[in-house]
Amino acid sequence: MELLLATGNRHKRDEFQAILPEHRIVIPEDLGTSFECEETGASFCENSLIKAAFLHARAEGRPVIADDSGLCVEALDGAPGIRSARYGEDEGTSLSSQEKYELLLRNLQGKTNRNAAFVCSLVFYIDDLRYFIFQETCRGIIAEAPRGSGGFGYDPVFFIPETGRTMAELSEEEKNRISHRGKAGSALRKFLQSYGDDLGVV
Ligand SMILES: O=c1nc[nH]c2c1ncn2[C@H]1C[C@H](O)[C@@H](COP(=O)(O)OP(=O)(O)OP(=O)(O)O)O1
Ligand SMILES: [Mg+2]
Repeated sequence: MELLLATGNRHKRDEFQAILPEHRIVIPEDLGTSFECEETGASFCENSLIKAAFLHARAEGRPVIADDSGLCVEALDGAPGIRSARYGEDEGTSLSSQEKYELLLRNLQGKTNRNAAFVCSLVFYIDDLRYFIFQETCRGIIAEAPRGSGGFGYDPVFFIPETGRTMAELSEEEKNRISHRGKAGSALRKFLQSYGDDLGVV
């Protein structure tokens, strides 16, 4: 089915398109509109619901999916967490992805515990009373220096010991197999395969 994804981030669309190949992933930008929604929730899950409800209200009640994700670092008490996209920014200033991960590396200087997890909260939203949330993680450690040019965001500094590489050094396929988004998206895919017909929306 066609799934409207409530995001302004094209990387998320491209990843979900590969993770959910039998569905067509469409973002507001594909329809000629922008997507700007304030993320006022206190958790990934609240923010994914806020984004989904926001787009659902503008999409004639069609089912919508939304992703709220981020990087939680143990030595920083879970920061940047739900603020990952705004890390180091205050009102009126904006930082590039590179500036954000460089700030993260500075904030971790001298810390021995570099354990971290990417988190993805993915909601399949039918209406305000019916939705299904899939929340997954991908564990890794924050590298000493960036490596690789694939992916987006914090990928160059997220090292996955099992692969011996950073997320930005993996192919798209490899990333989607192990990432927080890949795991949450695959769970949604299986859910739609086995339960989709019963929802009355597929
Ligand atoms: O696979 C990933 N690889 C690297 N970095 C990632 C990943 N997944 C999330 N991240 C980081 C990027 C951003 O700093 C934040 C997401 O913030 P988040 O608000 O969910 O997304 P966003 O603002 O880019 O787009 P939107 O809210 O329109 O969906 O976490
Ligand atoms: Mg955002």
